[in-house]
Amino acid sequence: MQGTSGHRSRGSEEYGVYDDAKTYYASEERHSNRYGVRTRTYSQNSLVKQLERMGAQEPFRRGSHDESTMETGRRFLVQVDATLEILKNQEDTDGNMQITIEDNGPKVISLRTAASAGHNRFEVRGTYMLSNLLQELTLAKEYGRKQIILDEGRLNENPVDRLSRLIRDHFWDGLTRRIDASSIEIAARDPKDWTDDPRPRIYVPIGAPEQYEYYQKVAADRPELRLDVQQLPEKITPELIRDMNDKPGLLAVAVEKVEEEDELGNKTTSLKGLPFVVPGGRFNELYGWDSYMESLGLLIHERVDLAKAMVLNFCFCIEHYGKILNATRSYYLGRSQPPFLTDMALRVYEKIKHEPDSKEFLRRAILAAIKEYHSVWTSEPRLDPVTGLSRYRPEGLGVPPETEATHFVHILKPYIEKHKMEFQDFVRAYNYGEIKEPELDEYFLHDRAVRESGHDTSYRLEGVCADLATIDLNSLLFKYETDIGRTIRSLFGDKLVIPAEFCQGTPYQPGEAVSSAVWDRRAKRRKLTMDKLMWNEEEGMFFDYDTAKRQRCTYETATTLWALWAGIATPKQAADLVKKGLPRFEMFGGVVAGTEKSRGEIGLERPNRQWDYPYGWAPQQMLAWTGLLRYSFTEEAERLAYKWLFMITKAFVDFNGVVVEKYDVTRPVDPHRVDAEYGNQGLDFKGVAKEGFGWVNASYVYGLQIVNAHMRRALGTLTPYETFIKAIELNNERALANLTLT
Ligand SMILES: OC[C@H]1O[C@H](O[C@H]2O[C@H](CO)[C@@H](O)[C@H](O)[C@H]2O)[C@H](O)[C@@H](O)[C@@H]1O
Ligand SMILES: [Ca+2]
Repeated sequence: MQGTSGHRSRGSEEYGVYDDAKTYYASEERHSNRYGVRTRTYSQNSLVKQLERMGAQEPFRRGSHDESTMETGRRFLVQVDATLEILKNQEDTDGNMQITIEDNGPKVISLRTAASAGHNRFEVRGTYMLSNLLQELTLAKEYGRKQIILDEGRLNENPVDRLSRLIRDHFWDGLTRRIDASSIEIAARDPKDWTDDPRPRIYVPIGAPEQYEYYQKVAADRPELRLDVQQLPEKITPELIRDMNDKPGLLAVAVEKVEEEDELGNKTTSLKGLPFVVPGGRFNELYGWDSYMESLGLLIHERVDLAKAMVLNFCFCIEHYGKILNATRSYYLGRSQPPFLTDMALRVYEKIKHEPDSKEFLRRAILAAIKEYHSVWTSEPRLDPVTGLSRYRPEGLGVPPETEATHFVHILKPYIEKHKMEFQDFVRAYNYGEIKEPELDEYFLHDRAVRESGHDTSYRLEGVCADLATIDLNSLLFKYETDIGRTIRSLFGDKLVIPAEFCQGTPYQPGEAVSSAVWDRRAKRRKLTMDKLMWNEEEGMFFDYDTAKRQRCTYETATTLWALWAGIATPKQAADLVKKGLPRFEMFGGVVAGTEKSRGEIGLERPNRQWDYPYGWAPQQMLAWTGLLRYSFTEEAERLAYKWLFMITKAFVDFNGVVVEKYDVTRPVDPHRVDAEYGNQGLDFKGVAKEGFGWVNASYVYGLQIVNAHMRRALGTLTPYETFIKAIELNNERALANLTLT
């Protein structure tokens, strides 16, 4: 496998082996006969026939030396359609349009070399190279190429380099959306739409009249889109959200004004949507905590523009919808997701602080976070007035419509039988209060809270979430408190004036100045309360606190490590967490969401939940690594990052470039297979994956910054952690034995 340096000079031209697909395949020049070698075009039949005889009679000169190979790296002359056909027929034996370790083909194909003008052949072998060939040819075909000159380096590329490159050059762009005339049809598409007439629809808040006008114009100019533009009323109530379920739609986010010029040179002002990155799969809208995680990867890839735009989109959501939404669809209007705005804004600020408007950017984000802190997270019903801690507890009515159709069948079945109704009729009657079922009301109060927590679903939270002061939420709020206090002190001269538009739902009067002291006190108070109610000295872990039962819970959750990320743990607590807590969550592929013991038995009547054992999620890994580093547990952070990256790289190599939403971290061979709730997102591609999955992409890029250079190399050769560490230990022992002290 080769490294990343991929540029080679050809006279005045420069072609990169690892150029992005557009640069690589859109160039006529690159794929024409530019080396003065006669390029033969083979008919599909002749090529197929020859390849059918492959390995048998055909007298090709296997591995024979081509003149320029040594200097430039091997290149193949490939007929795109014919070779794709062979790959599909011969190598994709289970017919899923991917070449994986589960296919039983011969795992070898003979390609003609470019330097010999197609006279000589060379065998491409093994799942990884063949699946990369399938991916490259699928892309080449999309760019309309019939014949290509393909660098071998694109087939045997170091997988760590390849995946990082795909994320940087392809996946981020594949997941980026803008809600404006340029691509509203892509942004508005909703794979979750359950109605009989899924059509693009956008809801615009009352405070954004220019956008309302703009989208109406887009709809009128392009009637083929069938874009339905609706204005939201000022007050958003649970009833309104429920009623909108008949017409689900996208929620408008931030735009900027741009000047446009027509062919005659006339200038007009128009609107351009601020971009955002979506998670992928069925999730084609701006999500709350996914965006934060994605921004960690984006910032490493210097896509500050995107991370900054997402912060501004969040400010827009707080200003117009009252909160950072679970996601920007009408059916998510009532609830939020785990809050990360202060950390996200500060990280972006670090990157742009040399720019003239950076301080204003940060001021707006911190003001929005302050408003969100007071009006969403520390007011009732989310605030527990007795402890002063907070809970996920959004408002809402009825059955969440966005889940898979069958998701609530087992819950609703007894009620459907009791009322002798059809499923859909019962759901409607219940949603509209024509049928009263208080027990169901209670169930869905908690279910909405579970979804707000981002951990939908888990036995840790089912039937109880709205009562739990969770370790996750309260750690995040502690982080808000400390971030806000520190920022006011260090960047705003310890005095931040709250303008009128940020006062609603807060204790402040317009124009009132806020200083850091009050935020320091809030953080201190939260820490003391969490120590008292949530910390278990014996277990060495924080646990959720049940505000209804007034007792500490016992479910062991990986979110206990968020205390490290937020900096709420004392050094002693951190040491206990690492010693006693961490081993319970450390699996083959990294940190598991919860322990097996806490999850309990599962079976037909009690099915697996995706946020329980044995599943691992990117945000849990990223927060754990960052938290461990914060307390100088470097070795632990590196080890966990290695395990996660190894698992992802191995699945990527063995399963045709797959990158999915979550992994079974106990499953070494096929961790991307997840048989819980709605399966896994990111699996469903033909030939080549174009997006990966937002937060896993980010975790990959972020994780590679955590591991050391030696580890990165070992990952590139798919070395399991145990083998790697044994080799290191052996080396250390030898080095010690050879050490001569003078
Ligand atoms: O449609 C079912 C649920 O889907 C979302 O939850 C999952 O995907 C999100 C996007 O990646 C992620 O933020 C969340 O943690 C996942 O559990 C959605 O957020 C839920 O509200 C929704 O009911
Ligand atoms: Ca296959």
